[in-house]
Amino acid sequence: MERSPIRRALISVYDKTGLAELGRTLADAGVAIVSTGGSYKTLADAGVPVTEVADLTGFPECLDGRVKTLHPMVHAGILADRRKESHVAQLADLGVEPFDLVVSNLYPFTQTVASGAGPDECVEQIDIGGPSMVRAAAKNHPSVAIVTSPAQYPQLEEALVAGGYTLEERRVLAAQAFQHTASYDSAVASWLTGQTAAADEAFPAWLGRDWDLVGTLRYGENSHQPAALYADAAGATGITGANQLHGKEMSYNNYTDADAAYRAAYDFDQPCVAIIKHANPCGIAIGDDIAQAHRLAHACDPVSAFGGVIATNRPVSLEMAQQVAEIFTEVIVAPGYEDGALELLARKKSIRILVAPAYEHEAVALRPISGGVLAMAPDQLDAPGDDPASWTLAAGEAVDEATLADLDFAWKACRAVKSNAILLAAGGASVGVGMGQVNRVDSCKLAVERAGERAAGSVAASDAFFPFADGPAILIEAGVKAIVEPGGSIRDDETIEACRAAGVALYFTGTRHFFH
Ligand SMILES: NC(=O)c1ncn([C@@H]2O[C@H](COP(=O)(O)O)[C@@H](O)[C@H]2O)c1NC=O
Repeated sequence: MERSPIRRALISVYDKTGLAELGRTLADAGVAIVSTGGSYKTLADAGVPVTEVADLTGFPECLDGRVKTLHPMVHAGILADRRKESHVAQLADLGVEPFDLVVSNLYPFTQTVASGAGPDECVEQIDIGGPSMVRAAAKNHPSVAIVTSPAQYPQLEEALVAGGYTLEERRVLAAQAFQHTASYDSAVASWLTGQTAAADEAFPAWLGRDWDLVGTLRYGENSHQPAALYADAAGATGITGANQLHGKEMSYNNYTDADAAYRAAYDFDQPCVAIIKHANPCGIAIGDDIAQAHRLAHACDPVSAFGGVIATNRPVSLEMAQQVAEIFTEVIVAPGYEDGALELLARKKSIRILVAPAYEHEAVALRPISGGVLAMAPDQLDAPGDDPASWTLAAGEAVDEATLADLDFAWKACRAVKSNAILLAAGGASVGVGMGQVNRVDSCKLAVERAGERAAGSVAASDAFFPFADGPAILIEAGVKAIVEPGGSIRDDETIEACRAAGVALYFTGTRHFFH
């Protein structure tokens, strides 16, 4: 492919990493360099021959740098389409020399906002001349190459040796440049939208999000579905930003299950382990330590835990690692691994071992639907109704402390279960989970069946109210001693009466935890 020689470059960079070295390489290759104040100084101090942009424009940089490169001597030089004789002729008439290369990176707007700077300072860091040059050069990529990051300097140096960039390379650079300015403008627009929103406005008039490709995945939910992972361009956090220490490549389903497990484990302050299959817990438990929590979570449903995804909210201890090593596990995600735990787990070739910082709920949870996206506040810790002290005893005698603690656990744990959710618990651990059924009776049947003998003396949580007393009847029949649910059905009386008659304590939380 044909390469276009680089004879003249415009350099205007905020981030001066590698600038002096790049300048020397360009100058050694015979490239004439024009540069703005600070960049000029870095280059000149390094002994690189360079012309200051003010000498080119005949106009001083002014207004605290708000106007430096915004001048026809600069922009005509960038924007002339050199495939057109008329453009080349006009440049000659106007005495403008064309640029073959623009190197520019922008004022650190997002970093300034993140630093807590005041509005005036943030506004001052909205780069105007930089994006103008970048966009101009990117538009004119048939004639000009645009470089927007020091990470692209090695490629630039290779291109210089090879005799310039190819058109194809310039097109890729142009796409990257427009991604860069779009992302930059999105950050500015989001910030300004937030600044102008009314104090009580929970949802902004405009949502700007941009995503960078992390990589393609082997396939999506099924092998015929191509798939990829993107990270928030503002920085990869959560499972997306987790560090994989060992094991096979993460699959699409591994990511969704690891995310569900991670969220569930961090719903508790105590050491907690969640074991997830197909986005639902097949076991979740808290314990005095993480190994105990794992034993309890695994015991809930050992059959389903085979090939599961495990998350913890504490570093994995050697004891827990020894337990996990006995069980076929797809993924384990934890905030860390104690001495020897990682080595032990890594003896299994296939297990994917991830380390991720503490789970942080997004301020707004987004879910795409056809033609749009739903936004809501996440169902976080400290939701109303989470504190057992706020519950209403609707039937039976008030329970003892240990039973109340189990109800508390069951209530929090059931929000990790897809609706309709019924979760039976005992001793800080799920013992039977009925999930994802389209009626609550079937969820009760499933939970009781999974719990088997352990249903007797356990407690039950229901993510939403019982519309009829048929579900509670199944729980009572199985020997459940206390139930927590939101209440609020027009037939609450029937459930209350069933519990009262059976001597089962019934608590109402007043809040539900649907999860789809
Ligand atoms: N206003 C302008 O004409 C202008 N032209 C270039 N800049 C920016 O000035 C910075 C480089 O300035 P210096 O070389 O003086 O350190 C770059 O981030 C570049 O994007 C400008 N500044 C902001 O808008």
